[in-house]
Amino acid sequence: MRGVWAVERVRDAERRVFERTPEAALMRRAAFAVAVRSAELLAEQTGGTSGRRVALLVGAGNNGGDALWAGAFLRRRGVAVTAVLLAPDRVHAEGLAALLRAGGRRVVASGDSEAARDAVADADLVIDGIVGLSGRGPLRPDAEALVDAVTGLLVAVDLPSGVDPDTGAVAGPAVGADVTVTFGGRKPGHVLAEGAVLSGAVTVADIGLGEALGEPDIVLLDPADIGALWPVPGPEDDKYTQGVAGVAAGSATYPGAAVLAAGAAVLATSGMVRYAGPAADAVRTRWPEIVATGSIADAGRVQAWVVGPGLGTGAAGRDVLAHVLDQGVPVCADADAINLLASTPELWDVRDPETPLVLTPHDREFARLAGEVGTDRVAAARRAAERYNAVVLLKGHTTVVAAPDGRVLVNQARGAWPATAGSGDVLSGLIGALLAAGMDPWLAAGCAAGVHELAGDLAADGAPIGASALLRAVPDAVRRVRAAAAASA
Ligand SMILES: NC(=O)C1=CN([C@@H]2O[C@H](COP(=O)(O)OP(=O)(O)OC[C@H]3O[C@@H](n4cnc5c(N)ncnc54)[C@H](O)[C@@H]3O)[C@@H](O)[C@H]2O)[C@@H](O)CC1
Ligand SMILES: [K+]
Repeated sequence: MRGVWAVERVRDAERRVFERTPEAALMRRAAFAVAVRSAELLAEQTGGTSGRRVALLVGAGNNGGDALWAGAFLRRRGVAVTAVLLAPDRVHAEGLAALLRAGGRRVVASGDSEAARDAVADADLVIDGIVGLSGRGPLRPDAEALVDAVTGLLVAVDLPSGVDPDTGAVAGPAVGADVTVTFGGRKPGHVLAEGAVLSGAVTVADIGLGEALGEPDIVLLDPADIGALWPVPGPEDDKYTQGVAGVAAGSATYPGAAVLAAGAAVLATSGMVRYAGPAADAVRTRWPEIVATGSIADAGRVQAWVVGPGLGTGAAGRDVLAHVLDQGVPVCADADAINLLASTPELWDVRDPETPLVLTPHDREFARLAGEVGTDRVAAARRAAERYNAVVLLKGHTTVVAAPDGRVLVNQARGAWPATAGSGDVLSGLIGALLAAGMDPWLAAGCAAGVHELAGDLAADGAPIGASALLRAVPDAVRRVRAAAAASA
């Protein structure tokens, strides 16, 4: 698991480290890491470093200071370095002096805009030191014009400028980096919203913040983590001991949601799946291994329920949801189950609040249930998780999973192919199967999100797919995460 630390936590850690390490030493470590990564990229992409051109976009603070020191280090490798100063009055003086001592050049963006533009446009690699952790709002117009002129590689210092450090949101022009070199640990801006894409490949440099950082605020589940957690039957297991998942979804008119959710439960684990609802014939035809019945009352015993996809929001759907919530087993409530919980608050009274519940809203469902998501998706999910004493999986390019005790994990998407009709039905089926296997509901939601996203990516392989193709790729995705776990064991 990789950690992500809120900006304020990083600042606290820095303050503690400053008590024994001078700020300038920390900055040089940070800048050295930027220089090393930039030199690597230059060597990879242009075949060397000597004689290559690097431009530094230098803002008003320490982020610009990092860029200037990185430029000074790159000079030692024979790189021609030009600093473009966006705020010459507030430039980091020691950093600039170091660069000039090392033989770097400087231009003032507002003073000689043509030379500034040329330096950026001609550079093999541009280092973005416009703003870092103190950045607020989008790029200013002068910075935007220079960023637009970049033709070479772009390395962001700490965070792409224009990305909100705490939420990853952008409110206008922002840097899109090939690589971001950050310090101590990832920040939310690297993994959330647009920031996850604009950061490019993130390198975390150790500058000695180490233990001062403490426990992360957010974790990222890697394929190896998911593979290690995925339920695997042992020699003593039979179909019941691995957990029976129940699926209450679909309707006679819309059987597809039921077929997809129930199919995902079949492929996720090797236990047993029961289905109850009006799509029993369609489910049985597609998945003969499922024990399907028309009525929820006849469903039989299960260890977890998936309820909601294609359920409808009428009286019949409400009765099914009430029945499921009353069973005292973990529930994954998706789609219409969420809409029903939003429109009929009495349904909450049926639920034993100690029984695990996973809610899987997209933004519109979330808004119905708990108000607008807003720009801080982690805060929104955390709030809803606490309010409903439920795990809340907020869907998006980056999926956020919050537990009622405040734990948050995010799953980063490789691409957007899984955003297709029926995809959510598959996700809820995966979660239900993992809940039935007895997994911690927060991890169940996170692992399911990871495998779901990987299955979408594998199935798509560069072309659009439907949810059925995503579903068919689930076994391959499970194989891959298990192989990753075996490789890292
Ligand atoms: N404090 C530390 O210990 C270390 C800090 N480091 C660097 O220092 C950075 C933080 O530096 P600072 O706190 O000085 O601040 P920044 O360099 O992030 O920002 C500087 C100033 O830019 C202005 N600004 C804010 N938003 C802007 C926008 N959209 N466009 C233009 N200007 C804007 C603000 O006046 C802000 O104070 C980190 O991101 C990291 O790069 C590293 O050197 C490692 C050590
Ligand atoms: K930056």
